[in-house]
Amino acid sequence: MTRSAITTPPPGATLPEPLPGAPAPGSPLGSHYSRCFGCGDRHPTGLHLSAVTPDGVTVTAEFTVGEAHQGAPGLAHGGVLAAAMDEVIGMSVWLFQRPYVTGRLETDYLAPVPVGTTLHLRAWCTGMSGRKAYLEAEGRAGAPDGPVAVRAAALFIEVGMEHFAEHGDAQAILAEHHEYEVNP
Ligand SMILES: CCCCCCCC(=O)SCCNC(=O)CCNC(=O)[C@H](O)C(C)(C)COP(=O)(O)OP(=O)(O)OC[C@H]1O[C@@H](n2cnc3c(N)ncnc32)[C@H](O)[C@@H]1OP(=O)(O)O
Repeated sequence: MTRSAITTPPPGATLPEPLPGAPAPGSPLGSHYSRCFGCGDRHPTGLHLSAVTPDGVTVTAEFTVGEAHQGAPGLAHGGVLAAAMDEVIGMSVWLFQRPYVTGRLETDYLAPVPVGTTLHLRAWCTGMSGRKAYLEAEGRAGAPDGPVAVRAAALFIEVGMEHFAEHGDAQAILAEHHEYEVNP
């Protein structure tokens, strides 16, 4: 991955450990929001990522490129592939049990991805430092050990839940996540 200095962990960054309450290895990770473009089952044309965590700190997921995801005829749109990278990385920071948002996402496109291809995605953390989490992801075409078609490196920034209440739709958060106190 040709990551930049911004997405490279600084000296002293630490690697995450599985947290108490982490999903059991292999168990499916639910959607964080039913209308999310990446993982929501109520999004009509979204990516509908289905994901699991093998170990409580990394995530694997599958995304099948559909008609709604085209850029050039018959090929996945690059922005859609970047969204898949963002989502699988976002699912992996969800395991840290603190809210994060994408600050920076860098993407390498290594091969065109035809409609109908199932991308096997994987995301992992390369370091944590203060509010910053450094992560990478890859998408392999056709099989978990297929050729790498897309790679990404990202910087995610920890925020408070008020970030989503202040800038987003607090009622929708409350409707789907009763465990969060968004208006303390
Ligand atoms: C609930 C489930 C959520 C799932 C999310 C899925 C992933 C997503 O798609 S999130 C949506 C896309 N992302 C966004 O909308 C984020 C928009 N940006 C923001 O809200 C703000 O810029 C935010 C929160 C990232 C940072 O703002 P703020 O909290 O004021 O912190 P700020 O002081 O600016 O930055 C903190 C540190 O991060 C660094 N930083 C922040 N953004 C960047 C960036 N883009 N590039 C490099 N460094 C950055 C700052 O330089 C600073 O570093 P240091 O502490 O060393 O000085």
